Parts: sequence; structure tokens; C-alpha cells
Amino acid sequence: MIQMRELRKDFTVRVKAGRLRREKRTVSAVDGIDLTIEPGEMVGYIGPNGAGKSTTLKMLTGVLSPSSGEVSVFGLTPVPQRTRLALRIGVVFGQRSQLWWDLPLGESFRLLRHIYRVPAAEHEARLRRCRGLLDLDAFLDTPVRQLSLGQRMRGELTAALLHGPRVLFLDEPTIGLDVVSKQAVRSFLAELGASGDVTLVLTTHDLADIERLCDRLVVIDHGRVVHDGTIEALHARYGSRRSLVVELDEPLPPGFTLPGASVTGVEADGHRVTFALDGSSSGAAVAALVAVASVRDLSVVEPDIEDVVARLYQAG
Ligand SMILES: Nc1ncnc2c1ncn2[C@@H]1O[C@H](COP(=O)(O)OP(=O)(O)OP(=O)(O)O)[C@@H](O)[C@H]1O
Repeated sequence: MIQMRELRKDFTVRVKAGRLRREKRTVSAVDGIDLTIEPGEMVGYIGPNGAGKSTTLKMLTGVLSPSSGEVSVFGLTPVPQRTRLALRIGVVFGQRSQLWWDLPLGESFRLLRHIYRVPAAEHEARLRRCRGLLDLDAFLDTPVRQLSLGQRMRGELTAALLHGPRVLFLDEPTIGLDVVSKQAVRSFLAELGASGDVTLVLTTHDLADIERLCDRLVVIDHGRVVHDGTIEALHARYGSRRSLVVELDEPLPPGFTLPGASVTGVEADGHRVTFALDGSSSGAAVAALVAVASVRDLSVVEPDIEDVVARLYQAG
């Protein structure tokens, strides 16, 4: 459905070289990306600032021409076949709006129906679904410029879906949103993805978006793919381990060891101890621990995706 072969985008920039002189320099924003995305996938496309994420999305949506390589979406080449492509994709760029600033939100939706020539019944059905899932009714009559960021983002998502696209490209869809709006947007996208009707390609700096939504994670750095797989595969690659945190009535005896685990932290005068678990089961470690110590409370903490992604970025 989406294919990129040796995809590149170079920008020529002028940089200062001395007091008056400026030199031309080439920045390889996207530096040879090979990716195939199948229908129904939910792909998180992440990377540090300047990694080339937005540039890739712009080439996929027909905003920018590649410098070399190939890109196709539904077999269409985005820039020359942009109009045909627009009928089949939805795009949400968190920082930019596709709504009419001075019109009420509902009016923007009506205009989009005419632009995309969507039959009235289809439009109504899609709008009804979005109204229900995104709670739009309270602000359908409000001019877009008066909407809060969270309300506008819910409007943007609806606007991107009213023509029934099979692929949705989202660039930072939760940027700047409060926790409640973030959850509303994530739940909506999760439901959309679960229906299997829409393929999602999403860039974000908020890794909770990825954990909640994406079954595939593509990490890019300096315009190249540095990881492509599940979040679990990323943890496995970096040896991330789950932790067992125990609250104890008495500190453990000196030299205490737990099979399949190693101590990574001791706090509260030895009353709180953190173990990194080597294996996948925490049961054996817990059993060994309660046999020798008086355990007041315990919890198993999953590895933190922020940590592993930070390590990946630093390695790059
Ligand atoms: N129009 C442009 N002209 C010159 N350089 C550009 C242009 N657009 C992007 N770049 C450069 O290309 C590189 C990749 O930029 P891009 O916006 O794709 O990164 P990004 O991964 O989306 O970053 P961020 O997370 O900060 O949004 C950066 O070095 C950027 O400065």
C-alpha cells in the first residue's frame, strides 16, 4: 500500500562561513529510506528533532518531491498524482489547520463534503460516528478560531476522515493537548485502527501515543531507519528488563541474592529494594523473596519506553 525505495530528500541551505561569506551546504533530510506499509497497520514513525519525519510525510502526501528514489501510495506517485491521492488519504498536521478559520466547525465539514463530492448519506454516517466518538456537538456551531486546541484537533481529525480515506497520516496529533484531550484523541485513533478500515502512520514525540496505538515502530535518525519492529523487539534489542519493587518490614540480610534477578536500587534505609528481572516470569523471584523476607508490598514495573528510545537516540 505504501512503498518507499531508497527515498531521499536533500535541501540546499546557505550557512555562514566567515563574517560576510555564506556557503551552500546540502542537508540530507531523508537519506535512503526503504519501507513497506501494509493495509491496516498502525505505524509509529518517530525520531529525534530534525530526524526527517515531517519531510518523509510530506513526500508521502505529495507536498514535497523526492530528490531521488521512489515513493508510492496506493500505486500512485504522490506529487504528480496529488489530486487522485488526496481522495484516498487523510492528513492531520498538528501545527497546521485544514479548517476555515472564520466559519463554524460544522460549516467547514459541509464545505469539505462538497469539495470531495461525498454523497450526503455517506457524509452523514461518517460525521455521526465522529460526533459520537469525539464529542463534537457542543462546539459544532463555534467558529474555528474560537475553538480550544483540543476541540480544534478533534475537528481536524473529523475533517481528515469525512471523505473516507483508507490511510491517515498524522504529524504530531497530540502536540500541546491536555491529558483529557490526548486521551480522547488516542481512544478515537485506537478505535479507528481496531476497525481495520484505516491504515495509520503517525509521528509523535509523545511515546505514550505509540504505546497506546502502534503495533509497529519505525525509528529514524539522520534520515535513516535505525529500528523497524515492535516495541517489544526494541526492548529485547536494548536488553530492557522489567523491575520488581518490594517494600520490606526489615532490610534484607547482607549478601542476599535472588535467582534470576539483580538489585538495581536500595532506598528508605533498605526498606525498599528494586530488582531487575532477567527472565520473563516474576513468580519465581517473588516466591524466593517471600520465603526469606517479610514483604509488605510489591509491584512489577514494565520497562520504560522513554528510556530505551533515549538510548537509541543517544547511540545515533
Ligand atoms: N524546507 C527546508 N529547507 C531546508 N532544510 C529543511 C527544510 N525542511 C526541513 N529541513 C531540514 O531537514 C531536516 C529534517 O527535518 P524534518 O522537519 O523532516 O525533521 P523532523 O524529524 O520532522 O523534526 P521535528 O521532530 O523537529 O519536527 C532538518 O535538519 C531540517 O532543518
